[in-house]
Amino acid sequence: MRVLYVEDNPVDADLLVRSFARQLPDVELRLARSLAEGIDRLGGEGMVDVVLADLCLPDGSGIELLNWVRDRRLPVAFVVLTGSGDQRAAVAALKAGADDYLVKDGDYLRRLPATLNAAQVRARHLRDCRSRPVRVLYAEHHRFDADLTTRQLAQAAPHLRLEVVDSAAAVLGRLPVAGGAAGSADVLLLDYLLPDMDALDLAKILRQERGLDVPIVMVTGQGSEEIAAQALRLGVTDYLVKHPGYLNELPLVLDKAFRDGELVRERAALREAVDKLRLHAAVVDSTHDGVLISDLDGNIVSINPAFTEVTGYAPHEALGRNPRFLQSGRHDRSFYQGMWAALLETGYWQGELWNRRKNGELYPEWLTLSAVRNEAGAPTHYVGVFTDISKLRNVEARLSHLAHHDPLTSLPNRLLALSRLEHAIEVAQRKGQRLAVLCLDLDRFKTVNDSLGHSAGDELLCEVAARLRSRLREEDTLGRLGGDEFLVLLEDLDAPEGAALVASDIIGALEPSFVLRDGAEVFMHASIGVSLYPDDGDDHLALIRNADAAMYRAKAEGRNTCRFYTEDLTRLAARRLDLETRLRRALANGEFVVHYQPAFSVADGSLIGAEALVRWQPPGEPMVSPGDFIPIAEETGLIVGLGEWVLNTACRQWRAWLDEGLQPGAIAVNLSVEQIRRSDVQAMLRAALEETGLAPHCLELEITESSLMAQGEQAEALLAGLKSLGVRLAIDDFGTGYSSLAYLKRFAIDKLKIDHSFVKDLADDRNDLAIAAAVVAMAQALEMTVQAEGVETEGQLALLHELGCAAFQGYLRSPPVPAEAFGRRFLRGG
Ligand SMILES: Nc1nc2c(ncn2[C@@H]2O[C@H](COP(=O)(O)O[C@H]3[C@@H](O)[C@H](n4cnc5c(=O)[nH]c(N)nc54)O[C@@H]3COP(=O)(O)O)[C@@H](O)[C@H]2O)c(=O)[nH]1
Repeated sequence: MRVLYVEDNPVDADLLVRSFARQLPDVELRLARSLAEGIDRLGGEGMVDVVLADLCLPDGSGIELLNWVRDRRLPVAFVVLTGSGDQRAAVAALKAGADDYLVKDGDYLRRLPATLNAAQVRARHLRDCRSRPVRVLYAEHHRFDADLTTRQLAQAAPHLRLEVVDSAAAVLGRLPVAGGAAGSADVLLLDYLLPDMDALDLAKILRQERGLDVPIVMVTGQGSEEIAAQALRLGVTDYLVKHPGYLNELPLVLDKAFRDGELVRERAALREAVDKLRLHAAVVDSTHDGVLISDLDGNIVSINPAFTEVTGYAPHEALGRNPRFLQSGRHDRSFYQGMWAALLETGYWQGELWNRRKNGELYPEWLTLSAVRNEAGAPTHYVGVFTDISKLRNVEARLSHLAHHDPLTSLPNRLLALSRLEHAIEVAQRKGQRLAVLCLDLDRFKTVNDSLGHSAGDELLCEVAARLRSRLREEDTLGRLGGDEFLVLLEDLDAPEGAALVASDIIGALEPSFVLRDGAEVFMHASIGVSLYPDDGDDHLALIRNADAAMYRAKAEGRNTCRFYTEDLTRLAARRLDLETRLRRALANGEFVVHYQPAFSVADGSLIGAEALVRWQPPGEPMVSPGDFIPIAEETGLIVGLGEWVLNTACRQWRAWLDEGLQPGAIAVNLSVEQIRRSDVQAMLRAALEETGLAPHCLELEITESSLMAQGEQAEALLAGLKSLGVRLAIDDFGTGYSSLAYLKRFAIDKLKIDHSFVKDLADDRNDLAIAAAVVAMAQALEMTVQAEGVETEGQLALLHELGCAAFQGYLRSPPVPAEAFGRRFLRGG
């Protein structure tokens, strides 16, 4: 840019020259110290882009220089410098054609580059407008007048380009049918008397029907005031009477009409721009995003209400300050340097930033910084728009907590516990340390859930979690894997004994009873399995699997205890898995058979019935004992289908023998606790009896006492439901569980079966004999029949006889045998 600076004050001139050198090093600056020197330089040294002139010069004024420039139509922008408070002079300068002015106040030098740029843009725009030809659509019916006017204007005002038409219809045909400007014409020149319509009617159509705002100049031979008034009312821009010499005035009138039209359009555009600005301001004021605008030095010049809402700083506390007063101290210098580098280089930066509110609280925000540029593309301001994302971060943190923690106990869930274990293994591997994984399962937790309800179960789990946590170090991990299963992770373990100590401490912690909110007292113990890294596995899955296997052994070996993982547990687990797979297949392939063990009257040895006992005969392999597969069938739920099959098979067999006229007595079928829990036993029985046609009194159901207790409150309803079908009920394995006759007397039990472990030592163990005697006596008092299991010797039978036991089964008379053998030996006397 080339600038001529006309200034007589040497101090001002010096300051400005230095400022230019600093801010606009590429500008070519020429100096003049007076009006005459200014004129001289403009005339002699060639053109400049901008003249910057002080208003008060020793030999004249800046306005005179402006007039000199404008008279010569020099293509330069003109900016005047005024003293502060000299507003009038500034306005006069603008009226005289200055493109802008600058008041010499405190920081005018800083604003100077932007002002010069804007003035240059404005001057260029005005020049463009002035150099463009003005298109005049001229409607004149008289050929002579048309030719005369055309010739006159071509000479006096060649920039006015006339297109002549001879009718109103031709005018209408050339103009758009609706809206705004007239397209191909800048001004309309209409003769009043047109052959098809007078100019007033034509103006009415153009303004009112078509809504065109093109300037209209009307000429008429009749100088009537009434027509003139009407024309102006209809929106005609100017009105000229064809008096002698009017053609000399016409160019000025047309030019003025054109400029007025431009002015009207500019004003409309300005109004539109102001409306737009108002709208933008309203948007900025009402947005929930904080907005701050700073100048190029970074001083805040504007903020919106959301800024105050988020930061807590009112406008008077923020304006004029550098936004660094919001800094949180969380980011280092290089962070801010990177941000500014991007903003200066690309005019844009976006990212997450931590700031500090007025109340001292730190918060995260998502900030977008943009440079605002003027028409010449130079930055004038920076705008920062930010969203307070603290709520979002809180929600994210809550979601992450939910995803990684058990909602009931707030302990780490399986996902987090396993990921901590994985990490702990990495650390142990690096540091050559040992760690222990403890899998802990509550013993008979289901009983609490089933008998006291799920909310009591939940309360108990929370209490257990709290007790476990209280026994662990801060750095130990306690997680809930699901249900009543917990995991403890002990890192940096000196020796395996450390894990044993923690396990026994945990078992001790669970020793005292839990008293729940409703006053119920519950005893809850745990079985714990321990695996060690690196001894028992080197990845998290192996360690969990092995600790789990050890935990199952702890359960199998009496519960409320702890077991360490050993190699043979792996083999056991593999065998169980294999058995489970084969079991599923066996049921589908019909590899099961039912054997029947006969039961007899102690008094006379006669057959009173039999117990149905299932056998698994895999093809080509030895028979598998129910003791091996029934527990797995129960765990996997296969017992439901298997038990139903046994029941149907036995009922069908009994019905067949009865139909033959034989006397097989009652058939006893075992009912497992899992069958009761997982299926509708009553419906299953009803269906079996209906389908086979066996009379209900011929069917006896054997339920262990512990199965019954596991039903809790529902035991009574369950037994009443079964009894309502007409079947008989027997308590199996009596003596091995709670052996509570007081408990059993509430139910309509028909028979007690004394477990063979009591029968075995009847002859040698006085205690067993005393217990058996008491059981028989009490059962008789409760009107229950007593049947002894596992009778193997005549001595045992004699003692049972003495005690008054009514029935027995056992190898003394027969093991369980296939149906064919049973029929032959005990029914047909073969
Ligand atoms: N839910 C179901 N459980 C069943 C079913 N079939 C069997 N079982 C249960 O499996 C366990 C083992 O049964 P099993 O190997 O058949 O053992 C039974 C008898 O064979 C055995 N018995 C009988 N007489 C003697 C004897 O004189 N000495 C001796 N050492 N053992 C003997 O006792 C078992 C009888 O069991 P129970 O009367 O049920 O307690 C066992 O728990 C079965 O209940 C089935 O279809 N469903």
